[in-house]
Amino acid sequence: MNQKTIAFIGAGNMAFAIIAGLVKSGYPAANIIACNKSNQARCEQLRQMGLQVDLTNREAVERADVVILAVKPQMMAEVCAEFAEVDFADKWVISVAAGIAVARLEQLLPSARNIVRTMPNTPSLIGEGMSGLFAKKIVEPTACRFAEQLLSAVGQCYWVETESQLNQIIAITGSSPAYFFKFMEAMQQSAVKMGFSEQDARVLVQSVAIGAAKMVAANPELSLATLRENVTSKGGTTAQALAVFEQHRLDQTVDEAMNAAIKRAEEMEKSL
Ligand SMILES: NC(=O)C1=CN([C@@H]2O[C@H](COP(=O)(O)OP(=O)(O)OC[C@H]3O[C@@H](n4cnc5c(N)ncnc54)[C@H](O)[C@@H]3O)[C@@H](O)[C@H]2O)C=CC1
Ligand SMILES: O=C(O)[C@@H]1CCC=N1
Repeated sequence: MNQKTIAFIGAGNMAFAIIAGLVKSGYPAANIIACNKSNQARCEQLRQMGLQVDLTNREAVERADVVILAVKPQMMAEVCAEFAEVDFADKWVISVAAGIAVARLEQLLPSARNIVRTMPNTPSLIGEGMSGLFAKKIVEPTACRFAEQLLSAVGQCYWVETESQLNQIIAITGSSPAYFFKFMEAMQQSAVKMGFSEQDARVLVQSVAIGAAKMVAANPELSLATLRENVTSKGGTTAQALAVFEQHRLDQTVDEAMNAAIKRAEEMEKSL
């Protein structure tokens, strides 16, 4: 796997998380090319890590065995137009873009035969990623294995059977780190209102988030409901807090939020 030259087209938040995780896992930085128009500071950071950062998108793609499309979905058509004369027949394409269907990528890169669509997440940066993967049946198994190895270097992988499930994965694992950050932000703000410093509030909130997540992972035999109940003394403080969530229909809010993410992914698939 380490012998392949990988070109990242776009090296923003998501691609950087994968690149940093890959390099940390031992992938030779010299075999990774990153193209990140308009963000020179990031290019410099990647150069310091040993990546090649001075090629144009087209040069990078021509040299690469594996092309990772990691620009914003709205940029995808414009970026792929630069590759109109590149033969993708022997290259593997991995897209991380939300809302760009394989059929659309096939239109944009007509010579590409092996396209794997993925949905990683930013915890990949620290090796704690969770990525969904989808490929049509015609894609070479070696290309699928490569995509899986690549994303396994930065976390866990989950293959979906149908492409529409990848939009559900966006809601469940792609966008969702932001849900947890939002929840922690709200807790931090509340602690600050009580008089704690922002820094102390952050330390308190993040330690409980880490502790709670580790308890979930360490106790697979316990349901999430049981873990919650174990904190909730009858007539006590937690019950009062949870009652407020219940009153504001937290479960329904979360469900609506996740479905809104899916709906947006579907809209993007139709419009981009
Ligand atoms: N941020 C996240 O948590 C996740 C993002 N994604 C997907 O990853 C893709 C990138 O998202 P982010 O990294 O968040 O965005 P970003 O804005 O941080 O990164 C995009 C990068 O592309 C570069 N760029 C723009 N035009 C370019 C061009 N013509 N050629 C080369 N590079 C160019 C920009 O300089 C920027 O650094 C999107 O398609 C998104 O759907 C997928 C999963 C999670
Ligand atoms: O917000 C987005 O559209 C991207 C995809 C999942 C996370 N970030």
